[in-house]
Amino acid sequence: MTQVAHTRDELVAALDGAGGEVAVVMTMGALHEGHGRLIRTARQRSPFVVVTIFVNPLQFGPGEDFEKYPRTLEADLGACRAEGAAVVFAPGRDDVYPGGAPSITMNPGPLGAILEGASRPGHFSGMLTVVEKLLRLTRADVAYFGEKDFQQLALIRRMVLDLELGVEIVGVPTVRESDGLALSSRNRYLSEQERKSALALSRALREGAGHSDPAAVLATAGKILAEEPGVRLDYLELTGADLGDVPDEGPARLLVAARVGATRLIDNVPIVLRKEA
Ligand SMILES: Nc1ncnc2c1ncn2[C@@H]1O[C@H](COP(=O)(O)OP(=O)(O)OP(=O)(O)O)[C@@H](O)[C@H]1O
Ligand SMILES: CC(C)(CO)[C@@H](O)C(=O)[O-]
Ligand code: BAL
Repeated sequence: MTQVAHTRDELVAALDGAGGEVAVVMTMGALHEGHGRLIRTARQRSPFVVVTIFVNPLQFGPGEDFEKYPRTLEADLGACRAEGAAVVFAPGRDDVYPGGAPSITMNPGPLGAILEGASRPGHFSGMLTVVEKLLRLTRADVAYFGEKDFQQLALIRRMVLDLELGVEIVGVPTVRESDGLALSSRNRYLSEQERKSALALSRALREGAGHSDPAAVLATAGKILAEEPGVRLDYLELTGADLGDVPDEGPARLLVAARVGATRLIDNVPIVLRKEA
């Protein structure tokens, strides 16, 4: 049976039921199959899975979609029950930030300043602040995050390493629609026409990743994005697999962020670079 905790006290009581390892899947709700995959991956290893549902105000900038972010708690609880979560922690703002808006927050460092960090100032500081808090409140032994938010996953790994948080972080590959669109709660903002335009992101990454020379990767992906009038590109970048410098050969990452109408979407794929023979 899934227990639902809205307060810290209710969470403490629910965690009493954990006999062994506690696995955590953190979300902002509006659950979809990407979240489902995270919960199922966690369940394969740990019988006690805690799902957190909290739209964290600290990671939204002014003018972003905090107010309109989809809140679908009843449906989300149904999904968590169906997936066999032991606990759903869906706290209010005061339960996460009892002292009000925190004046001491995480500094994401240089890795937090590029890509998403450059486009969304303050986002990663707010994200890491809540992730650290939720790891602690849920007494997580292991936590699962999606590769769809690849830079977020890298920063969480780095925070756990640097602050010696003693939690295992597991990355889960991106779940896509059959036509390639990466599942995202924000996809529900898209009109039918915008959804068609949004397909250019995954197509650009897929076709770009078909090349092994960096210039060809970027030219191919860039052309597809430029030819789709419904897409306003924020960035298209090739990096090392750890988001550092592009290697001469070996594993790398191709990442994109773009606006489709008023909706900002991100996506990324792994890629292998090879030197020309
Ligand atoms: N398509 C996906 N495949 C795998 N994991 C995903 C996918 N979408 C989201 N996740 C993961 O689910 C967790 C919670 O993410 P979140 O609730 O923000 O969902 P989201 O769909 O990314 O929402 P948004 O549209 O706001 O970006 C994160 O670890 C995120 O990386
Ligand atoms: C990790 C997270 C739940 C923190 O609010 C959020 O950034 C998300 O849903 O990816
Ligand atoms: N899925 C990442 C959380 C955010 O966009 O705020």
